[in-house]
Amino acid sequence: MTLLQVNGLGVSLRKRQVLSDVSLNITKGEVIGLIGANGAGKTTLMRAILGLVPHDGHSSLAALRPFARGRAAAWMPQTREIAWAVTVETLVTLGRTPHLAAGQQPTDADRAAVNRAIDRMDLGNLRARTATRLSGGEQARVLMARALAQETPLLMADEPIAGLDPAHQIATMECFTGLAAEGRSILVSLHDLGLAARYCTRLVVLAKGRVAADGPPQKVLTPALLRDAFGITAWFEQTAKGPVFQPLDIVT
Ligand SMILES: Nc1ncnc2c1ncn2[C@@H]1O[C@H](COP(=O)(O)OP(=O)(O)OP(=O)(O)O)[C@@H](O)[C@H]1O
Repeated sequence: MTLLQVNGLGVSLRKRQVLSDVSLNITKGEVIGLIGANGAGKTTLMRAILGLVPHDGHSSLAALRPFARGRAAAWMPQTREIAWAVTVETLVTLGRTPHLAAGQQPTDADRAAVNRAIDRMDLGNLRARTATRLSGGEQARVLMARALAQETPLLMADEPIAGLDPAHQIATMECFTGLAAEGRSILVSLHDLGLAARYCTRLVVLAKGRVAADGPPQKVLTPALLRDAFGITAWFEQTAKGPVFQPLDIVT
């Protein structure tokens, strides 16, 4: 089952072509790492897919009406501003908004979804705290939980593990694996290629606004791709403890 179809997507910002001819299909049960150097176009691609940036070409999500889009995909943006001094639980409950009619109070099913999201992001001991008074990493987990509470077929997250401690980075990636096992899919931008190699079923590499590679990590993270798209060399082996990827040197 296709959760997202993108064909020939292009974006110009201030008359500069930032994305060109991006095509991408996402089906059920995938953890897709969107990777690429700074400025490659990852954020712009996800925003265009969601219809938040004017674009050429087609995105099946952007084509939906806003209410339907909120039930089809959840979005955790890179910017992590929390504007309101509300509790963690209240903020996570906002993730249920696309499932509620205007003025409708959350039902037991909504509260259960909120509890699942709070558990998945290990926020049980923070649920009554004021979200604006949490650390940066804690706030990131709260915003991730809000997106998880939406319980959409597709979850899109822009660098959700940046700033998390190692245990919570691993837990978040394991959470994505668990969601994929339930038939949901995740499109996640990442700079940590080690975690991308271990947890993503598929990597989409952007370079200069184009898809430079798309496939399983072991097929994508070749020496040539790492040189051309990232300007690095790396050590990448399948080990008894799973795939291990370590960036080594800058290629000049
Ligand atoms: N509002 C804007 N106006 C003009 N150019 C922009 C705007 N936003 C982003 N860009 C440019 O578009 C390109 C892609 O930016 P984007 O934020 O999508 O990259 P990214 O791959 O997400 O980078 P990073 O890894 O640093 O977050 C960059 O060259 C950036 O300078």
